[in-house]
Amino acid sequence: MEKDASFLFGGISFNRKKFARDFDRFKGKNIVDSAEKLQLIEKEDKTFDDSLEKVEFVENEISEMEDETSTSVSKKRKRKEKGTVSDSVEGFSVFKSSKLKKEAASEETDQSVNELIQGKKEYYQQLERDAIFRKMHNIHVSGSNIPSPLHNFAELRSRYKCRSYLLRNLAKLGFKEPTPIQRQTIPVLLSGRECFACAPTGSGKTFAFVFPILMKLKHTSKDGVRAVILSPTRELAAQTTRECKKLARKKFYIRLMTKQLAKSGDFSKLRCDVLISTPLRLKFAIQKRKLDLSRVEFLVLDESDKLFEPGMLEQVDFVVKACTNPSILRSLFSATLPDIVEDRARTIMHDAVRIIIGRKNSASETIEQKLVYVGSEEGKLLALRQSFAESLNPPVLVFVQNKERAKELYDELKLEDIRPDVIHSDLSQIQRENAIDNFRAGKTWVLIATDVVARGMDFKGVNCVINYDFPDAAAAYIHRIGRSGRAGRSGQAITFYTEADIPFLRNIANVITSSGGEVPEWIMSLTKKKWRKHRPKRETISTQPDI
Ligand SMILES: Nc1ncnc2c1ncn2[C@@H]1O[C@H](COP(=O)(O)OP(=O)(O)OP(=O)(O)O)[C@@H](O)[C@H]1O
Repeated sequence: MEKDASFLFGGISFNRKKFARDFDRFKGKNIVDSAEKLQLIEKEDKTFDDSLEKVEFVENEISEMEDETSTSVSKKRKRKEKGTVSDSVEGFSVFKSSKLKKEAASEETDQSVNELIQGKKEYYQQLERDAIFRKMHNIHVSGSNIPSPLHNFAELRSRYKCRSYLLRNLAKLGFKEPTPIQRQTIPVLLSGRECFACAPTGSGKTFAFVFPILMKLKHTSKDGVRAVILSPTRELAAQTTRECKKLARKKFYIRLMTKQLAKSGDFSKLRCDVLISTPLRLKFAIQKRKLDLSRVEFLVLDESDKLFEPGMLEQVDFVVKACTNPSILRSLFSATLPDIVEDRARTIMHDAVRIIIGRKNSASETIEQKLVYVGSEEGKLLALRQSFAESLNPPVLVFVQNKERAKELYDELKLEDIRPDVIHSDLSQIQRENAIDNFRAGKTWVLIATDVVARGMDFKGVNCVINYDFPDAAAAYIHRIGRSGRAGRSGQAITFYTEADIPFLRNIANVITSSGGEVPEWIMSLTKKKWRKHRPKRETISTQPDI
């Protein structure tokens, strides 16, 4: 059936073809262009200098006002000494009292002017302190009246009266300091603002939205679902549910939207404070199980650029519309946040704060990134075996471009002494969960995967990510390699490329250089290619001769 030419998001209709073209153009857009980078740096430094300038200007203004006030006070004192002001001339009591009143009034005005000056002074000094602190932690913000960033977790109690059980659970997680994205996002969400947050992979975005939600919900309630977190994959939704429960520890009903629950859940009886789901399952539950989202106070779109991709966007739009609470707070999180997503999201958000950590859409700087030319497909298998023989440093994630190739590569490696496993969308839910659990537990050392686990999945201590097949877009590259080098740990990423991938090398090279990596000069001299989804037809992966 011919799809409609346009679709609605946030009540605004978008032309489907134009949206998909714009989206692809983003994928083709060099995530980071050196000239653009330079502009960005200049722009950011300028904003910072402007804000400092503004502070200095206002401080001068304040000191002028102080001078005027002190002069008028000293003049009055002199007049007083000469007895020409307050000592009354007999017989003019009516004037005297009015004069006294005037005196009292002007004393009061001086008092309130002083307080105003003092207040303004403190406000601008706080602005200056915040600007310096943000610069130190690479936090870039835009929007109005942005709350000060957290200096430490203790401020959760001193500034926001955080309940002790949450602080205890936080201590149990072993987090010593808030990460930059948490320092700024937590106060923004606690102050009732909507926000876009873009921070490198592995920088603690999950906690940045889970913690303030639990703080604001305060306690469990029979009022139905009050927070919804959307994830693009079931695996990520399951992982986020686990992270939520670690913090909430039985104080709230945290639910994962499983297939079973979506198909047969009776939500009128089910206690649920926080619901985590993929958009498809949630849309199904709303339509078929009459799930009521009218009391949702928080809607989080995690990996939001993925959720905004054509195909998933309509389901997200359906969920956004079902959350009818007028005071709902929506927030978007991702390591890659293209302008097109921000523009679309702004149509449904109000006065949102923009928080960027480091450079927008860049890879984590803790990952050592390498490009390896392998000539052809046979060369890839050789190179993979060679890198394992040289230094297999498990756990290792190996990404391929589709499930067929994942099965082929697994068949090639399953007899080798590297404890391989495979995960892709043809596996059952149980098989997928087992593959992830075994990898997390160290029972398997090499996990061959499609992009189903490229985003958000937090595998502790993945030392190395190998892009066996070249990623289909710069954003996919950033998210894939971001499975390593998490929470400040170092990681390694090796990307194989063949002749077919050379036209797309420059885009990846820009991401590598913008996160501090080195790339051979000849690659940097390549022309940048307008990037569509780069998934060339590749020969099968097999050492068996074609018969
Ligand atoms: N303040 C903190 N201190 C130390 N570790 C933290 C802190 N916050 C989160 N972490 C840990 O950092 C790791 C990465 O966190 P998380 O998965 O939220 O990253 P992310 O930014 O969402 O990554 P991605 O972009 O890949 O989704 C997790 O293991 C988490 O437990």
